[in-house]
Amino acid sequence: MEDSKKVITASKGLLQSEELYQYILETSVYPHEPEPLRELRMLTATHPRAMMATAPDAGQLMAMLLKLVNAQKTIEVGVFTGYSLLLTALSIPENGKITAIDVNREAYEIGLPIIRKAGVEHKINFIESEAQPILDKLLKDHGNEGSFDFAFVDADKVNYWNYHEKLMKLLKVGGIVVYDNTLWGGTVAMPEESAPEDMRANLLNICLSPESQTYFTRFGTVPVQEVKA
Ligand SMILES: C[S@@+](CC[C@H](N)C(=O)[O-])C[C@H]1O[C@@H](n2cnc3c(N)ncnc32)[C@H](O)[C@@H]1O
Repeated sequence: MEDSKKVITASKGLLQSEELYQYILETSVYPHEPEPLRELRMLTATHPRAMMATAPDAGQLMAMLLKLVNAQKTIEVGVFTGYSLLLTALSIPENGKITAIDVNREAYEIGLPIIRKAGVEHKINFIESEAQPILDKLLKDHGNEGSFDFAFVDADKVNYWNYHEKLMKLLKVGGIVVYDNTLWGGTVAMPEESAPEDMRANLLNICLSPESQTYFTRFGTVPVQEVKA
């Protein structure tokens, strides 16, 4: 359809109200949330930075993607108390492995007892560090190139492009990388001057590049498509 003939149907778009979001959580998301994740969500709710945790609806979509690509070897950048990490650990098989990187181990330790109780700690290699040197280290081992099935990036937005370049080498063809916050609280569609300075779209250039093909309400996925020689 020509652009001029496209009709903007806002009512078909993203969720229109808090009430509707709540309705979806209560009728569809919470009833399917595994008990350990519910426990971790409740525990995290008391943390002063609780809003950083992955939303349970986004989490369920991520769990579906992990299962769709039958992910076994994954990377997570940005762990916090571990909601997305635990859901990844619960979604991958018994012999699956997650390289989980965060500059702050303290928050991870809040969720660790629940991860242990869920019996999935053995799948997790938590590394307390800035993410970039760890991704570089992984790339130095050529065996890691093209070997990861899935990556989830939920950390410092200014580095998303740097992470993307490295992850494209680490992920296998057909793998998926998921970036959280690609719609940046809706500011990506605001005139630049109306968005708060630290939330301007140029911080999220990766999300606006032609390489990002699919967008969801809170995160975007980039299917890995390059055919490697
Ligand atoms: C939004 S939170 C992650 C939320 C997490 N995915 C969850 O489900 O609860 C962002 C995390 O990224 C971490 N972080 C920020 N900058 C980082 C960096 N350069 N390298 C590694 N981790 C970083 C922060 O310490 C914080 O825990």
